[in-house]
Amino acid sequence: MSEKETLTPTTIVIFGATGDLAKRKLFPAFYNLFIDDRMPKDFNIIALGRAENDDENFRNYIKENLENFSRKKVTSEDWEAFQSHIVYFRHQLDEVNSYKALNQKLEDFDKVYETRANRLFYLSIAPNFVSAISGHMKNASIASDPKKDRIIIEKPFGHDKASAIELNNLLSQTFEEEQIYRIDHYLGKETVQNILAFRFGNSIFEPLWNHRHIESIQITVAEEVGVETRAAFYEQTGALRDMIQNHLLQILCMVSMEAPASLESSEIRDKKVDVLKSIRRITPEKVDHYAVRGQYGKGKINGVDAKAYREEEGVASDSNTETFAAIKFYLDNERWQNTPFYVRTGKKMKEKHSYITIQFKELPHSTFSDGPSQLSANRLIINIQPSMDIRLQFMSKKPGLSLELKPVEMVFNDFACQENSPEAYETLLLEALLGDLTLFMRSDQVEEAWDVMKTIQETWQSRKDASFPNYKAGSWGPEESNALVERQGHKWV
Ligand SMILES: NC(=O)C1=CN([C@@H]2O[C@H](COP(=O)(O)OP(=O)(O)OC[C@H]3O[C@@H](n4cnc5c(N)ncnc54)[C@H](OP(=O)(O)O)[C@@H]3O)[C@@H](O)[C@H]2O)C=CC1
Ligand SMILES: O=C1O[C@H](COP(=O)(O)O)[C@@H](O)[C@H](O)[C@H]1O
Repeated sequence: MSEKETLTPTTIVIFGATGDLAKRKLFPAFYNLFIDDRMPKDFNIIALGRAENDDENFRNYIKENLENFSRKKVTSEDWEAFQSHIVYFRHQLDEVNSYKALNQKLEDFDKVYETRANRLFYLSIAPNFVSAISGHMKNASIASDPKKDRIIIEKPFGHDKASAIELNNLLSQTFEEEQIYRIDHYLGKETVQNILAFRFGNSIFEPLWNHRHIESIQITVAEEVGVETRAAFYEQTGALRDMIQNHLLQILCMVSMEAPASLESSEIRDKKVDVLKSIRRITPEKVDHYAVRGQYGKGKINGVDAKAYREEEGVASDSNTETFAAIKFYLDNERWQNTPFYVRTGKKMKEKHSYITIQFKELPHSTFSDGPSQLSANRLIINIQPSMDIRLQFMSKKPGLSLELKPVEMVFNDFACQENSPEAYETLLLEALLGDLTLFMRSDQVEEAWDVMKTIQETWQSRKDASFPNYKAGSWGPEESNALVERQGHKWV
């Protein structure tokens, strides 16, 4: 059976359809799934917004944005077919009658499909609206069928552990856990998913994948962009909540988890929760030893002048929000005893580059006369973006009469078809339409991830006197982040 045949009629409701995420990611993803013939035969998208608008006007707005953000070219034939599935619906998040009217609209579509369709609700709005929307949905019986109705919630899920627990409790009054799709778009990226294929689809690496053979692991997610137009959101959030609590911890889980017995969603999610539970909790007095925060000042990126964070529109001139964070984690389990996991992320860094480095241990003894100094320990680099490849660095003989060695690299790059790889949101929306939860986060996963962050978050929040800015736009972050890894004789790769 093709995937399409498994997709029953579906009405998609986007809360916040006029927003940044919807225009840059969601509509382009639905459009690309549509032209790849991955959408259900019967589907409609109800786009919710507060302002007065009509279908034609809203569709034109979506078309303009598709031209900028769609992976595939927008042709008039495809657009004509797609646009008829979009309707604009004026809606107030806090008005009971708005939900009653929305329910009526959903029922009208069911009449057209001649069946009670699946309903997929995408909450593309700030996290503080989620609980109110969920309550109104319950009262208006909008998501009344647990087998057919699903809700997608964006990250960050809450702003700390207590609020995530509260939100989970509130959602559970309207939805069963199997209906809740907590999204982390990094889990939809080709190269992040490939970590599982690479680790568990081969027999040669897994025996080495532990503290006996691996010296340290680094995860870097560096961005060139700054806060852009999202200051209101980012000022309240910062790098720790925006990136580390979700994207970087999820990558860390994929790299370090035990082998799942199967690809069942519960099995994979259980293994990830085990990793999060094993992460050593940092005590308040040790925060500076394990974590570094930063905020960009003026600088140059690719030769172009870049503003300081505190000069960005909507940012307070004495803002304490971190735009960079680096943390050293330890996992207290058998596999990873004493192996440091260094993670870092930042905005306005030297270049956009996300990658994982697996640094293997040095040989205990060198056969070669010059000794270990001639040898570089093996290293595996998994490039997530923008390049998508896997590089294994090892020693080889220099061509010639003497037995001299040199480091070489073996590169796997199956992504020559990179431009044809689906965007993360395409993969995740298709999974949600199909009802597969594997790539989404379960309630205990998010709560545990917040628990990992707790002490650092509280310590940083309590200190209002951060000496910011402490890194130049266009650099690799504050000097202290080098000290974090150098203390143990390591270096950021
Ligand atoms: N943008 C991005 O790149 C990413 C965003 N996210 C997450 O996605 C979600 C949406 O983000 P984004 O699209 O950037 O957000 P936006 O700031 O663009 O807001 C989305 C929509 O929310 C509605 N809205 C805003 N304020 C209010 C209010 N006071 N009352 C009612 N409605 C309001 C607006 O719609 P209207 O005025 O029409 O009602 C707006 O279009 C957030 O949770 C964010 O964390 C996650 C990853 C990346
Ligand atoms: O979730 C977020 O991710 C983006 C980075 O995503 P990428 O796919 O471009 O790597 C980040 O810019 C944003 O601040 C954050 O909310």
